[in-house]
Amino acid sequence: MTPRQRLEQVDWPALEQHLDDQGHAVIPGLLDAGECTGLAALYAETDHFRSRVVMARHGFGRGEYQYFTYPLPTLVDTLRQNLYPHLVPIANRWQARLGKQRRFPVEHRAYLAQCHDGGQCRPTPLLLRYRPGDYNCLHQDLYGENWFPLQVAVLLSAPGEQFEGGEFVLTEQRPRRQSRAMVPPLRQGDALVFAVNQRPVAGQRGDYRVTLRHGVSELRRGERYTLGLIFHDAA
Ligand SMILES: O=C(O)CCC(=O)C(=O)O
Ligand SMILES: [Fe+2]
Repeated sequence: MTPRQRLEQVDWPALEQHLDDQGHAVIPGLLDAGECTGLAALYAETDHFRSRVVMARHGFGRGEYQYFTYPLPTLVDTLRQNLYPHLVPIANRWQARLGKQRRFPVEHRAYLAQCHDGGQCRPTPLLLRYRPGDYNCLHQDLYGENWFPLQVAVLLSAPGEQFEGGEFVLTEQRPRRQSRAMVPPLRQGDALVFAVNQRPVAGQRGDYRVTLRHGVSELRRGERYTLGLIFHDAA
């Protein structure tokens, strides 16, 4: 099966329910081990990238990542284009519940045209690499005024085999309350869908907003790669 066919097999209503309840949801086995290894190997091929960020230099944590340049590698482009239409109805429903005006077009191409018209032209898909002692501070990937409310991260390395530690951590800040941390268990090839910034939660007096952040705990051993898929482009 191709990744595209696997996307058609996903139980989208169940995923949507989990996203509504928790602000994140896992697509198990979106990529096979060979596809993961192939993507991680791109890290060394600097021609694929527009820039490299050493996290410690910016106080973002420790470790590094690179943003892909256009044209994206075929698999990255396929995933970005084919995940998006499944997420649009959820994003638009959240926008309505959050009282926001913006609605997102059904095709990713049309959405990117909007980003580009607004001056957000730089590609945001990225590969991240962690080695022992590396970590990623809690953050949000907004990159401009126009941001799509959901993003996806695919774990490219095998936990327990290729690395230890390096857990994906999400926190959720509810108004006037303390933050809640979530650590979804992930295997190699699993894709995590999660809220970029805020999500609606049903309360006694209607919906309220909670704010999410994500990051990665310290890697204790080995090497860990992630593919990050952000649907808006960057200013
Ligand atoms: O390495 C990770 O799992 C986190 C990646 C990340 O921050 C992202 O995809 O936006
Ligand atoms: Fe991120």
